[in-house]
Amino acid sequence: MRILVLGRSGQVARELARLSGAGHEIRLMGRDAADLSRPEAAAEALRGVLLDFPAQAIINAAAWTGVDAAETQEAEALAVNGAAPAMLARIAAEAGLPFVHISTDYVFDGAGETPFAPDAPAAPLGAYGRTKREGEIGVAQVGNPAGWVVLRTSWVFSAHGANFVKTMLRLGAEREALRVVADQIGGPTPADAIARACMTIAEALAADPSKSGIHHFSGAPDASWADFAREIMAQADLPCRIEDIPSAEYPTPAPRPLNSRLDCQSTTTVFGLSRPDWRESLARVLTNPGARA
Ligand SMILES: NC(=O)C1=CN([C@@H]2O[C@H](COP(=O)(O)OP(=O)(O)OC[C@H]3O[C@@H](n4cnc5c(N)ncnc54)[C@H](OP(=O)(O)O)[C@@H]3O)[C@@H](O)[C@H]2O)C=CC1
Ligand SMILES: Cc1cn([C@H]2C[C@H](O)[C@@H](COP(=O)(O)OP(=O)(O)O[C@H]3O[C@@H](C)C(=O)[C@@H](O)[C@H]3O)O2)c(=O)[nH]c1=O
Repeated sequence: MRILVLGRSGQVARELARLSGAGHEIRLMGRDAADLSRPEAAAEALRGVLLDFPAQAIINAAAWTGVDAAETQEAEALAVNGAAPAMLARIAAEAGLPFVHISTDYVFDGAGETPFAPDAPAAPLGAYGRTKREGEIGVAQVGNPAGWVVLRTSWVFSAHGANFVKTMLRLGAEREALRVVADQIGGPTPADAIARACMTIAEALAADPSKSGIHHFSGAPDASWADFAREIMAQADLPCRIEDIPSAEYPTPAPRPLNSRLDCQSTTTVFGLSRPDWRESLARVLTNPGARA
């Protein structure tokens, strides 16, 4: 399938690029080619690319992902996470192409202990979550007849970019012990599995646009950040002790949801995708020299 991807150096964008050749032709558009903080100019650039690249679907793997920075730069984050996805959905609809957009567990308030279903009410706690929710609403409102999916995922990791695994590997090599929150629970999700899921979804939408909607995809089993950190140290053979702490003892500018569990059943039923075991993916990521760079 020929796919136009927004994003280039990001975790998921890089993994989508790696699918090129395996029966797919992937064209990436990074910030240099389409700056989503200026959605109108980006729209023009995108229309230009579609003239010479006959894409069969569009996947948006670009976003403002600075959770704390969004608290003080919400307008900038809103342009990229809120306005741009709606613009991309409109262009996809105009061109008759299925559109896959990625969103986050941070659209939920994290109340309770039950996994959030795709139709559970969103109530973001911080600016990043609010801007991502605006993007979801925009994409859904366009209602692209060629098919659209908002795929919510959580706690993304890979050997590249900024993520919790890389932070833990860096800190774990420097310190004897780390204090990590144990009351926030969610599903760590490997970026390569998200990339493959997006491709499967794009293909399914092309065949049957009625599969459109919001779906969830996260790694299993659910764990706390502290559990995740302990597994990283164990698999990386780092003698760094992880001490469980409550969120109150690790204050951050943006509050994080305590319950980030996502109910991924519809993704299995509709697209045949099951939750990847993040512990196995972590082992693969750790064999990549980029992970410790
Ligand atoms: N990281 C996480 O833990 C989670 C991420 N998600 C969602 O998954 C998706 C992918 O995230 P991830 O791969 O981690 O992202 P990264 O933070 O690794 O990369 C961000 C990507 O967004 C692009 N980007 C940022 N600002 C702009 C801009 N102004 N104009 C154009 N492109 C821009 C970057 O472009 P360039 O390549 O040019 O630098 C880069 O490709 C996002 O929608 C994110 O919200 C959901 C849950 C968890
Ligand atoms: C480094 C560190 C973090 N923490 C806590 C802070 C926070 O609650 C949790 C995770 O920290 P981070 O800042 O790495 O993760 P954060 O940026 O909140 O990650 C989020 O990113 C966005 C983009 C998403 O969409 C979410 O799904 C989620 O992955 O770990 C500790 O308790 N101890 C530590 O030493």
